[in-house]
Amino acid sequence: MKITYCKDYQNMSQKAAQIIFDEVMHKKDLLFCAATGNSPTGMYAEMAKNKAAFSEMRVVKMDEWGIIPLSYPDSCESYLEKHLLGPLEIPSDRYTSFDTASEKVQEECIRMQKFIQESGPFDICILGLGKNGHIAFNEPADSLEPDFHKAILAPSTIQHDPALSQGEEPAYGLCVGMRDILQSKKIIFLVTGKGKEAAIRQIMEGKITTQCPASFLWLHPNTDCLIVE
Ligand SMILES: O=C1O[C@H](COP(=O)(O)O)[C@@H](O)[C@H](O)[C@H]1O
Repeated sequence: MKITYCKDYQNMSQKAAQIIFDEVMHKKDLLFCAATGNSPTGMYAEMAKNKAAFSEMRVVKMDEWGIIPLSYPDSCESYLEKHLLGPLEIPSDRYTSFDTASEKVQEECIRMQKFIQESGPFDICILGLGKNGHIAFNEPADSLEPDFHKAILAPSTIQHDPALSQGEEPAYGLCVGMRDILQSKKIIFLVTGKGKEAAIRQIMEGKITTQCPASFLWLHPNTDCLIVE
């Protein structure tokens, strides 16, 4: 993992977007696995300044909250529409998504895994860091899931979106698994935001542990980790 310290969020966003511009020059129809949250928002805005570069890029939604409708403004779907798909004018035939309604969970996980097997690996995977060291919704645990799966969310993840704690079911999410993250040709790991100091310290120890899923990025040969100082 190559670590680059950035002087501020804007600087991180610009550097990350530049990496993506360089990649899309070589492969216009690259398969892009898109994270949501605050970390990539500035990078998507930078990408939108040169949207012509993305006229063939294909996008896959990385994760989604399980107990809020896709139409809800805080869903990952709405976020991607607002910050990535809309501004870059990515049409629906170049966007692969999934529904998290409870009766569909099993079939959606199977469908997404089949899609990744047939169309993958991802050319670029964007990741943010959870306060507890998670990536996507791969939460700290004794073992990690390789495939696209339903994940029971940790309390710190649920608190990320207060609407989630109002649900009656245990909050869950659907997300891409660790194998497909680690098989991505390139990973851009954006580390910014309050409350992540302990997770950053754990990553920087350089040890691999399922209790800090982000630590597995040390095993990946082409990860750019951009950290706001
Ligand atoms: O819970 C989550 O948090 C991380 C980080 O979010 P951010 O708002 O600080 O960028 C996010 O990358 C992840 O997808 C989500 O599960």
